[in-house]
Amino acid sequence: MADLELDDVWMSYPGSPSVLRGLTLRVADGEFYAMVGPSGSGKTSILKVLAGFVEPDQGSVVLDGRTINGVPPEDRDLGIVFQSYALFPHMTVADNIGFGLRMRGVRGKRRSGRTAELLDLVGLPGLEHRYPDELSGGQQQRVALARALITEPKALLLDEPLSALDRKIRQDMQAELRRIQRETRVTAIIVTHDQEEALALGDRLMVLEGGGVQQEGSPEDVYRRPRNRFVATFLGAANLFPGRVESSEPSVVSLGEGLVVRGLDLPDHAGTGDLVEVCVRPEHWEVLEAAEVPSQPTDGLLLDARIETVQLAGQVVDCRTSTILGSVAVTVLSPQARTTREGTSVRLRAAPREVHVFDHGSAREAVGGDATTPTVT
Ligand SMILES: Nc1ncnc2c1ncn2[C@@H]1O[C@H](COP(=O)(O)OP(=O)(O)OP(=O)(O)O)[C@@H](O)[C@H]1O
Repeated sequence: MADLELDDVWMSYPGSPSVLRGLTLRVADGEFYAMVGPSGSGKTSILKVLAGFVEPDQGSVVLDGRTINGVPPEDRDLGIVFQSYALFPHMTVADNIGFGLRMRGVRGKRRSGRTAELLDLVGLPGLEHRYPDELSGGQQQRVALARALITEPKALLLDEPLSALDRKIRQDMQAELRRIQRETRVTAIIVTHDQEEALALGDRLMVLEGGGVQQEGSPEDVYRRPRNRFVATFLGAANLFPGRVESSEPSVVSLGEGLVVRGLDLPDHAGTGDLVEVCVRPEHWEVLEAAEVPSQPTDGLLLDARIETVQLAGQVVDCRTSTILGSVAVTVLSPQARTTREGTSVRLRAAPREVHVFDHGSAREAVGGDATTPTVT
């Protein structure tokens, strides 16, 4: 087990512009680190640089304090699991799992004993004599995981390991991955385009776009305090309103139509007169009866709304409302949905900590859709 670093890494494929542009990444020993981003954002390229399949044009790859640029993949001591399980079809489960030890000349009881331990770890005892085509997708991925772990690699690189699985199996496997990583305490980096997976698995996560880091932090922090429009809309849904800074100390942001919001954290360097975007996640609205008037003046955002549509989505109810600022998405937990009937008037309130202010156009090019249409991903 070890920590893994990329330091100011630039990388381009032959004849193409740089895919990674000055990327710095530090994954601590025993950490589960998730990288999430849209297709083409450079996630797999980062894994390729770490694994040694591609050399950076500039910058260092550091494993356990040692620079490993130029070290061939087989000498890096990293376990790799891909989306396609890449098991050897003509070998049994036990032989697939034990392959890495066989290559190292480990034989007999030592190899079979360790194989049995790994079968146990990934929850497949009794299936050692099966062949890959006699296993489900989830079971095959467990074998791939055991095969990657048997040599006790310094770190595990997981490239979309669950994306070929059905939703339910995938959720079970996420829990299994997390358990196995906790038990083995192996440093792990997972690449996924699935936001929920990254939020569920990572101790820390990085949101990547265009080969650059949009935000890094704990899942809780990145979700609750998105730094820009791209992160807000990529990791969940967001209502976005154009605004203008009326005053920075104390902060007052105008949303037009005479609506002002006080007490918000402004982006660094935002000054009076600057255009900004104001963001509230649909589930962060509090829905009050129309007649409920909070004691004035109130911090945060207060908005009169009429509920236009109500849609049950399992544990939550998604509402579309019309307000002076246009259409606004609101999500409430199903048992609390009594006030949310179509045609009723309500008052929406978002506390200051749930209202985020972005520089106008922050990472705008990365996201489609109009400002008040939640991007549900
Ligand atoms: N072998 C290659 N040669 C040239 N360009 C490549 C090669 N592999 C990837 N690219 C380009 O590099 C960029 C980043 O690709 P990468 O596969 O790292 O993205 P990704 O985020 O993993 O995407 P996905 O989620 O679709 O796998 C893309 O523009 C892609 O077209």
